[in-house]
Amino acid sequence: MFQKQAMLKKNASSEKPAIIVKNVTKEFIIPHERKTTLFENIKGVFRPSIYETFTALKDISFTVEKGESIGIIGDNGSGKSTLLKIISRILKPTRGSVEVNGRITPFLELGVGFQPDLTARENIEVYSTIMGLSEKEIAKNIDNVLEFAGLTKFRDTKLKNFSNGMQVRLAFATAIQKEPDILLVDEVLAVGDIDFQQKCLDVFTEYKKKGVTMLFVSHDLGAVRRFCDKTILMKNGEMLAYGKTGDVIDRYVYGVDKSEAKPNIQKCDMQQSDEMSKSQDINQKLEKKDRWGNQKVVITAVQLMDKYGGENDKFNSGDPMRIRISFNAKDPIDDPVFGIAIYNDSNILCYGTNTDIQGLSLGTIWGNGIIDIAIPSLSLLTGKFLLTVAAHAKDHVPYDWHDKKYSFIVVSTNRVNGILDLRSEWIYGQQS
Ligand SMILES: Nc1ncnc2c1ncn2[C@@H]1O[C@H](COP(=O)(O)OP(=O)(O)OP(=O)(O)O)[C@@H](O)[C@H]1O
Repeated sequence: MFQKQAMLKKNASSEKPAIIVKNVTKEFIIPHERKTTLFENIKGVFRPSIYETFTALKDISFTVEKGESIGIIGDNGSGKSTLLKIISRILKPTRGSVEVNGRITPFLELGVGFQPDLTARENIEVYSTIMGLSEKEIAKNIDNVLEFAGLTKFRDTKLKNFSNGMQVRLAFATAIQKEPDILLVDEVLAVGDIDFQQKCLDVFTEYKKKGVTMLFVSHDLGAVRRFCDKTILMKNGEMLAYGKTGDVIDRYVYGVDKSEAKPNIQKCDMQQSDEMSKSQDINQKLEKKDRWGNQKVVITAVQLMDKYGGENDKFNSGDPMRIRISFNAKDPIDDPVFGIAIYNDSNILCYGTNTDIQGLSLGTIWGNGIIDIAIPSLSLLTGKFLLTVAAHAKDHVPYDWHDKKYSFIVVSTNRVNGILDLRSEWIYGQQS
């Protein structure tokens, strides 16, 4: 078995690459005038139509070796699907070329080739025939395909009565009957429940072992990290990075280029703070919904810093995070307490602490200052989190309380469920 795999790898290295993409550019023509009525159409004959050219892919070049699993990540509209469509020849590039060496199975768009008026069983039969399966093979596979898709009960239901998710499951289960040389997959994991996702990942893992080349568009960075050897990062139609998956995901999450620096959305309302610090009335109270306190200490900025020291609002689970609180005390304040609390988006408190609880006494503060809280490993799972930052007196009288004013996103790579990533490990010992 191992010998066979070693042979496969050896052969793969001496063969031609599976995919060579050379200087591919894709432009779409977008008409600006919509002529819907007959009158508009007749009038339009005498007037030139207005078009705009939109460049969805800009001079993309890369090579995929046989047997490699490549992730393609990037924001919505960055060109990921267009790239897969060009590789699978659904779209033609405006410039550049694509060379594919091997039999390709594209799994890109919802139910392409499926007929809404045919039943699930009939669609499997038609699509499998197009794929080149014999009648005998189709008859043998049909129950397995329906079972894989979780649609056994719906074998005689017309496709038009299926939800989007059901259609994708059926299409995927049908497409994977025949092992391809190259599999292109666009976001299949997004449509299914956890069971279906696991089944897909099992298929991909099996394919990977067998040396199938895979290109895998996904917003599930965890799945990409677990599964892909290398990853392409797309942004506005350009290939920003192509390299080791971990490095490319870090680049996406943390945007290490200065040009990609995110706007500092975490700064608090400076105008409000300035007004308050200028205020003669030290006891002036803020009664805003998300901010209150007597302003003896004013929190002037809150910054979330990633492992590279840059400001960010997205973090990998398990990575370090540093929360920097800038403050101003117009008069000397004895023993202030600074605290933070993290909530998930269902308003569940995940973590709360303050300098007092952790035994840090700040003595007397006066003027401008900064205090950081360093979190060595952010043990949260995927989700959006809200952050409260507060300065208050030891007796809990609030100086400046910023209630869930800040937010950040955590991207997890583990498939465990819940809010927290406890990084657990199973240890199995058989009883004698
Ligand atoms: N047929 C088309 N005509 C005009 N513009 C198009 C066409 N297909 C795609 N685009 C545009 O090209 C850009 C890239 O689209 P594409 O679907 O490749 O992005 P994506 O990275 O896959 O996005 P998502 O993550 O949302 O699926 C988008 O701005 C999209 O609107």
